[in-house]
Amino acid sequence: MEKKPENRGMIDTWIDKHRSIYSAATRHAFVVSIRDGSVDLSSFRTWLGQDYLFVRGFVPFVASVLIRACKDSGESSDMEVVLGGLASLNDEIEWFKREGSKWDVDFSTVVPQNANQEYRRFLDALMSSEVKYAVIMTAFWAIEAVYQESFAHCLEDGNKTPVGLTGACHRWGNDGFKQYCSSVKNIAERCLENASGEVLVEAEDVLVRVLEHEVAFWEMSRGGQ
Ligand SMILES: Cc1ncc(CNC=O)c(N)n1
Repeated sequence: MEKKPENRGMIDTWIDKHRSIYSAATRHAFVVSIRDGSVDLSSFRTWLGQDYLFVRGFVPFVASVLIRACKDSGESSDMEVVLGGLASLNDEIEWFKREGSKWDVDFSTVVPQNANQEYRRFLDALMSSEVKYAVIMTAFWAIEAVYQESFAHCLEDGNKTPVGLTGACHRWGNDGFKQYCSSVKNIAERCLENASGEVLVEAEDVLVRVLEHEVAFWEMSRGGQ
């Protein structure tokens, strides 16, 4: 029997189509500098402070994804996947606090930069009940996948990642987080398979906008602080 061609799914098709922005988000100069050991400490401290604020704002977004997974998904395992993500944000906030003291970053004085505020506003808009579940799941996957891909790169063979920064890389670059991203991707793909043309257009747009926000987010580290 002839084998059916591998069904690649919408997300992989879109990643191919938008490869340059995807690479810009997952192989940003800041991430590459962590991997090759040339990272400067003030960039890392800036990123740490900004990301701590981002993650605090990401919690209500993930909570809203959780509610949608309970109400709109029709698949009981979706809730468990998102709940796992929310639970790990609890550990993550504690991790940030430890890193903050380690690197002498006082989060209470960190002011959110424009890129951070714009990303937060984008997430707030996605929390509207008007936004379709398939679109939310696509955005959620992209947000998590950029960090997974970026930090896993810093742990790949041949890295010269400074020991002090391997904690950050393991947080998002570990296999468990990779598995979790893959579960979120499967949820998104399942929803996209049944989505209307209009929803597909919206999901592709949201995917590209997440990637743009992620690039702008990494860019903040250039300024140092
Ligand atoms: C800007 C940004 N994007 C994605 C993540 C990863 N998700 C949760 O931690 C993150 N921490 N920060």
